[in-house]
Amino acid sequence: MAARESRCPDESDEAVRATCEDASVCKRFAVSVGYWPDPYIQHFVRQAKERKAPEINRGYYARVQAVNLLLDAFLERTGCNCQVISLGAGLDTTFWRLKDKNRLPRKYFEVDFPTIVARKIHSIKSKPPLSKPIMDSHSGQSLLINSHSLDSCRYCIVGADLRNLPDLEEKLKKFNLETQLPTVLVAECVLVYMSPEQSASLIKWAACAFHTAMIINYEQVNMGDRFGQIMVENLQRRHCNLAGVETCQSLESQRGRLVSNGWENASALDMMKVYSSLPQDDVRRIEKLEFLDEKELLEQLLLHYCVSWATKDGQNLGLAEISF
Ligand SMILES: C[S@@+](CC[C@H](N)C(=O)[O-])C[C@H]1O[C@@H](n2cnc3c(N)ncnc32)[C@H](O)[C@@H]1O
Repeated sequence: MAARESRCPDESDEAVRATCEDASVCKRFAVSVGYWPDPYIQHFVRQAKERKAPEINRGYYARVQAVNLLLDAFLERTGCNCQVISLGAGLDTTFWRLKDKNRLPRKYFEVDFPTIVARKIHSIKSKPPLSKPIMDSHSGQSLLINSHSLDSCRYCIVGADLRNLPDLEEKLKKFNLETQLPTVLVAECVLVYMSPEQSASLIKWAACAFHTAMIINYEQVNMGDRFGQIMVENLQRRHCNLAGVETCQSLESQRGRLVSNGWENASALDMMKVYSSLPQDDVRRIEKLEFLDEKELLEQLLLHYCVSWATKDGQNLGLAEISF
């Protein structure tokens, strides 16, 4: 504990930044086995050096499907007349998925640390399969692109620290964020890297900034038990501090954070429950991809992650009905 506290913020932020590579390498591996299609992820990260265990692949499958399902439901309710803000987007490829499905929101924003953003922009600039969809969805004025931000009509990526809200808001507004438009904020494995106070402020800022909005959060839960402790220790060994672990104690603490910071109709489900609520024909398909020896390990993993979401429905779009 003492060693963790004495570590300088830059060093722990660097370990947090490294998690984006890990997440995308795991996703790329699962994609290569056939869990879900994603022709874009190969342009952002290398193939994994070693196979990932089947329970890890199934866990990523459930994570990606869960977030996509809620996000797609929001796009449907708003007829895509909305904005998406991906908080701590890392090397996520959702913008490209939505472009292919003809389901782009009015504008898709991504935020991450400036070094991650610079890396992502470099990949976009140097790989036509990534840049073409951005160019194709762009019209009018010339596109802004430099090493730390890219702004086009439909896609924008900004380098910012999510713990510095005035700076975040200023940057998003500079790139034409419209607070009157229905907006969905997605945080996939991000809030846990901030202190409970910092994530609460971010969540509250989002609830105050938009009249009609949804927040989707995927991250750890049930972290107070032995399995949770081991997860924390494993990350600490890699110098990665789960500063927000306190809010990941239970589904109630996850839901409570949303409700006490300005959101309505909050829900939280562990991934075990989500997994059994996903379209079961596709679940049966993926379960045939690899033999799973360790069923209990998968169950333990799924019980230690959750998705929580909440809405604010100023325009009466029926957002409260969005569920699995
Ligand atoms: C585990 S990765 C997840 C990336 C992506 N959401 C996904 O699921 O593939 C966490 C991401 O959050 C970003 N992140 C964490 N804390 C942040 C902060 N304070 N400001 C900006 N980005 C942050 C990291 O840089 C990293 O890209």
